[in-house]
Amino acid sequence: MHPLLDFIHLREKQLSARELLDITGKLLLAGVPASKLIINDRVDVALAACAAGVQLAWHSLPPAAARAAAPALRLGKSVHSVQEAAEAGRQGADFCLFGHVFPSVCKPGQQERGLAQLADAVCVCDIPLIAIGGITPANTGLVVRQGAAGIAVMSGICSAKDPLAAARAYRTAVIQAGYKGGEGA
Ligand SMILES: Cc1nc(C(=O)O)sc1CCOP(=O)(O)O
Repeated sequence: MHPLLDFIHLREKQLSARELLDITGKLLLAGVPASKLIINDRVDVALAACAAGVQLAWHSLPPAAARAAAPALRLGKSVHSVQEAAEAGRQGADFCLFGHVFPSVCKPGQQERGLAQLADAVCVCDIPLIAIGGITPANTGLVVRQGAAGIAVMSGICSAKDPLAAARAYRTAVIQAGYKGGEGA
């Protein structure tokens, strides 16, 4: 039996460390396992919350510095080009998020990378590459078939009338595309 979600990313850029820690506490109390929690940007909060990992942006600690500070955390790197995808593993990341693949309401006015760049990024990336940006249940199969190790979704689940049903629809699409489980979704 597949779990519905492999990881939950907490991404609230405007909040303080203390506010983020309060939210992680609520998530843990609500039954989210710490082993599924990835904190955006903040190595300190990830450590304090005993989260599984941290998602590093261009402005975050570089992966090597994050690794030195927190050897046990899983390190995700956000990448936006084929070259960055090639470098993420060498920099010490455990996985990367590549995007945005399709036009995304969360990235208004920015040019999407598209499926061809996603495929190229997968080819040069030596760590699992998770696709993000504009992913819907309908286009999930296209993404997985380019070799992405998983998908990451914001509005398709968080803005859905029924987020649980939406997450199920994504999981079904991922499995139907032949994904065997493990890294993403
Ligand atoms: C948070 C984020 N990062 C991206 C990147 O390209 O790095 S795209 C993105 C937004 C994803 O939202 P949605 O699933 O609603 O398109």
